[in-house]
Amino acid sequence: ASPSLYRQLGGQPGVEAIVHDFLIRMADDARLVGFFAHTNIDHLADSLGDQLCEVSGGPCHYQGPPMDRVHQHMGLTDDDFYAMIGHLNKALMAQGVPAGARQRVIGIHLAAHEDVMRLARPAH
Ligand code: HEM
Repeated sequence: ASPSLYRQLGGQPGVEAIVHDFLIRMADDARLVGFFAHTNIDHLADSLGDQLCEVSGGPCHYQGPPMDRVHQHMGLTDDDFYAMIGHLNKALMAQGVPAGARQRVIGIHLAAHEDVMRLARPAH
């Protein structure tokens, strides 16, 4: 990631607006909102903002647990994962992020697929 991706997201105010828009879309999705029933959403917004800032080359550092631990035992399917990606994509569009920057952010998140999902899948 280069500083210019962070700039194209609108810097810190842009990152915060994208996270806010994204979380509203997640909350409006009846299939996904239940995963967040016991989540402190303000803390989540802060963590997601730090992470998006960091991976886009901004001056932040995500301090939470590793992605496999965070999502361990949630019972997430690949469909849940890609539904989340869809909401992120819509949030980036709604916030006016240029297409090239949007595709880079989506690519970064797609690349995290195995990290996020490794311990997250439903027990069988
Ligand atoms: C690329 C995909 C994903 C990334 C990068 C990601 C990132 C994160 C981050 C940074 C946190 C905050 C961790 C903390 O500060 O403790 C988090 C928490 C969480 N994520 Fe994800 N996530 C992804 C996919 C998903 C999906 C698909 C779902 C479910 C639909 C999900 C559900 C949750 C929930 C419920 C929490 C809150 C956990 C808690 O309350 O402790 N995540 N995620």
